[in-house]
Amino acid sequence: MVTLQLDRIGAGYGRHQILTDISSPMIQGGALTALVGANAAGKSTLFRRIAGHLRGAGTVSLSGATKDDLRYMPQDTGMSAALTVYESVILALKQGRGGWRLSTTELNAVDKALHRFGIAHLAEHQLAELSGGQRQSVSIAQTLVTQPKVVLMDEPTSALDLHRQFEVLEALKSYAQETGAVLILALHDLNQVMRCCTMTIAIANGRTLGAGSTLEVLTPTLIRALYGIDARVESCSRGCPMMIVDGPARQSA
Ligand SMILES: Nc1ncnc2c1ncn2[C@@H]1O[C@H](COP(=O)(O)OP(=O)(O)OP(=O)(O)O)[C@@H](O)[C@H]1O
Repeated sequence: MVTLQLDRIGAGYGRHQILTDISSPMIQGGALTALVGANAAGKSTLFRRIAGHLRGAGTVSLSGATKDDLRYMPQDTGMSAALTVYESVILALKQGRGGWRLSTTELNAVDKALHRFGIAHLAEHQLAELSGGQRQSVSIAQTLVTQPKVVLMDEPTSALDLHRQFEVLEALKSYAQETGAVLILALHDLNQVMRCCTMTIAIANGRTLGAGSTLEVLTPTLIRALYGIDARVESCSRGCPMMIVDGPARQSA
């Protein structure tokens, strides 16, 4: 089982300190974890710090995996190469592995990634011909084709329509369950977080505002502190918790 834990993480850019004290309980692999916070709260910065792209205080403890098993999918992956979808996923698989000959196992891994994320029908399409949502699905397939054990994804569903969001989040969930990997997703849609993510880390002002089981963290009080929004948690007709947003926070009388 893969686990990851953050202990008093700090990070910034030059003299501009963005994160000062981010900690989390032990994050268990096999399920999705959400990272939430307002715009510019430092979610991408935290991912860069965990991935080792930024230095800073504190400790990232990994067990059952090494830094080589970690993949970070940034928000804007920029796909300008003159490649087909199939070629781009092969390229992602082969990067850093040397040699271009593909084993049967590798071919199967490419096929599986294309099917898992619903883009097999786009295999022969050029990247430049894809819609924003299709590109995002390709980025996810590229990120997971090497079967990483630790995955950090920056807003992986931001370009997807409502139905595709469900499909992709379910596919990410099943990837986590099958591989025991730790998957941390920066998400803005709190209903998707409640539906799919077992744990949540909420950050504001460089610190952890809440971290633990999603339903315990995403309380109306925390939503108000994070976003300045009045909201309440109810259930959808299928029994899933969901957030009803009442509007910008009102001063209490
Ligand atoms: N390369 C950089 N150099 C200097 N400052 C940066 C850099 N990248 C981000 N920042 C600053 O760090 C702060 C946090 O940015 P970050 O991208 O981590 O936020 P975020 O929570 O991911 O935001 P969003 O939800 O808008 O994507 C912002 O004030 C931003 O201007």
